[in-house]
Amino acid sequence: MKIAFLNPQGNFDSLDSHWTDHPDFGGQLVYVKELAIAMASLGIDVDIITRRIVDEEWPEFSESFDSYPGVGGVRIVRMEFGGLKFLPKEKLWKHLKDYVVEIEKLYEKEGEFPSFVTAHYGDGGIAAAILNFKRDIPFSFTAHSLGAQKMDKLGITLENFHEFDQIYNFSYRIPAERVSMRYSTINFVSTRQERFEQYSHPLYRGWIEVEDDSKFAVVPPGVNTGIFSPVPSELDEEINERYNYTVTSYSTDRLEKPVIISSSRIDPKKNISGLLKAYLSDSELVETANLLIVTRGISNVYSDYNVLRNEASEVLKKLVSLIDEHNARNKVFFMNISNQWELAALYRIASRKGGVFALTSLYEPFGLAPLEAMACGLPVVATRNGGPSEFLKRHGVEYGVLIDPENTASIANGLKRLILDKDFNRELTARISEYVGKYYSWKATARGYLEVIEEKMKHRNEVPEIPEFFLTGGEAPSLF
Ligand SMILES: O=c1ccn([C@@H]2O[C@H](COP(=O)(O)OP(=O)(O)O[C@H]3O[C@H](CO)[C@@H](O)[C@H](O)[C@H]3O)[C@@H](O)[C@H]2O)c(=O)[nH]1
Ligand SMILES: O=P(O)(O)OC[C@H]1O[C@](O)(CO)[C@@H](O)[C@@H]1O
Repeated sequence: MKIAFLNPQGNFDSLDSHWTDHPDFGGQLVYVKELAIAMASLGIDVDIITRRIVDEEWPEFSESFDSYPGVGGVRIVRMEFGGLKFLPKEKLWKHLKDYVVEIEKLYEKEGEFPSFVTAHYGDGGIAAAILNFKRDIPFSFTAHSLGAQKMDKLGITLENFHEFDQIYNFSYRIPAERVSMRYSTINFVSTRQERFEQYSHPLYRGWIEVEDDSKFAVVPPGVNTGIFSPVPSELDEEINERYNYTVTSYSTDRLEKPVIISSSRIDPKKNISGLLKAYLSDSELVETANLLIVTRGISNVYSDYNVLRNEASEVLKKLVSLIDEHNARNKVFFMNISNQWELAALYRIASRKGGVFALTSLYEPFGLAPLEAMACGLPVVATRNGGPSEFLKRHGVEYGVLIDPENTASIANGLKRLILDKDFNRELTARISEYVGKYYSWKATARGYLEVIEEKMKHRNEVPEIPEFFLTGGEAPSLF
């Protein structure tokens, strides 16, 4: 059986290039890659269909076809639409009709269409709905992140909507999500909380009924425990030396202190400034622990934070000015980590120092990073808004510390609980890796998808009504 994954944004290549150094290259790509590989290991023929880019700034994505070395059954297919230069996900909406035309051409030429499509994010979803409308191929929808929560967290109101819409194109994104969730045969969610809190947002009312069990399947993502493991790798020594060099080049007396790691994408909604404020607000924390912010793609933030693309450099500028306000350049360190193997080594080093992983997102749909840190034996302090509230507490057992990301004291106290209470830190460290391995594997995710897909393929959903502007590439009417 052939299944196509529609993921027009970001891109995919054997080196996982740009992961987290751009907002469109993050957890969703990890999820799509790992799920596709796991499905292929179960005998499915998988196409990951994305976009061909011929752009000197983005050299990795110019071939129409690509693959992962040593992985059978997964083909990366890059379609030409919206020109050949890189476009951020916010600029793809008008071109998705052409993405679908190119997909049809490919499969017509090859003589076989996929039996099923999994659609990712609102752009993959509307493209799958158009393909379903034209070719009657059933599809599932995995939101990864819904625009309504982003609008809430950005504080968008009727008054300022137009200003934000110029940047984020919610007038395309919300209708795309509405069509995706209504006409998909199933909406895959990572947690029950995603179904009942994210999909029940008033902006989706009338488009999806969250009480309708036939429209939802809770299938948790996995963790690649081949990468994220408590067992040291040959990289640990190099990363430890890089960590020591980083710390000692800022300050002499802090090498052996526990370290708080933040490794999310440098994105406003990750609220890294909330973590920084909480750390700097508490003299006990500042005295007993280091704060390390992982930045992919730049070596020294204090001198070249402008090199990061778009909103990431804005976030870094704000972090640097906050650090300078507190004269804390000898306490807050930045480190360039370029792939998940290095990230796993850093997590193990932090764990050996009695450190913690911190995620203070205002809203985290799921949160692969905290689970990966736990898989390496690094205990987690994470936002209670979203996925972590389900996987840091299970059947009344604590697997980490939940905090209110909008409350500085809550973050500081959560960090201190794990940094200062060494017994609690050690007790968690001893069991979190096994917990992740037991409940979160990509093969289990793939089995969860396939079980539902086999069932749903027997049925046909109603023919989707596609908003005209998606079929013509015209202007979307304003949402408000
Ligand atoms: O230097 C780095 C830092 C991070 N990562 C990876 O980036 C991913 C980050 O994923 P996640 O922590 O889930 O955050 P997002 O990038 O925001 O992912 C979006 O999509 C994910 C999958 O649906 C959801 O879990 C998130 O909640 C949603 O915000 C992880 O796999 C990390 O291993 C790297 O590869 N290199
Ligand atoms: O911040 P947004 O627009 O909700 O999107 C979340 C982004 O993070 C990602 O994980 C990047 O891969 C995707 O889900 C998406 O591009």
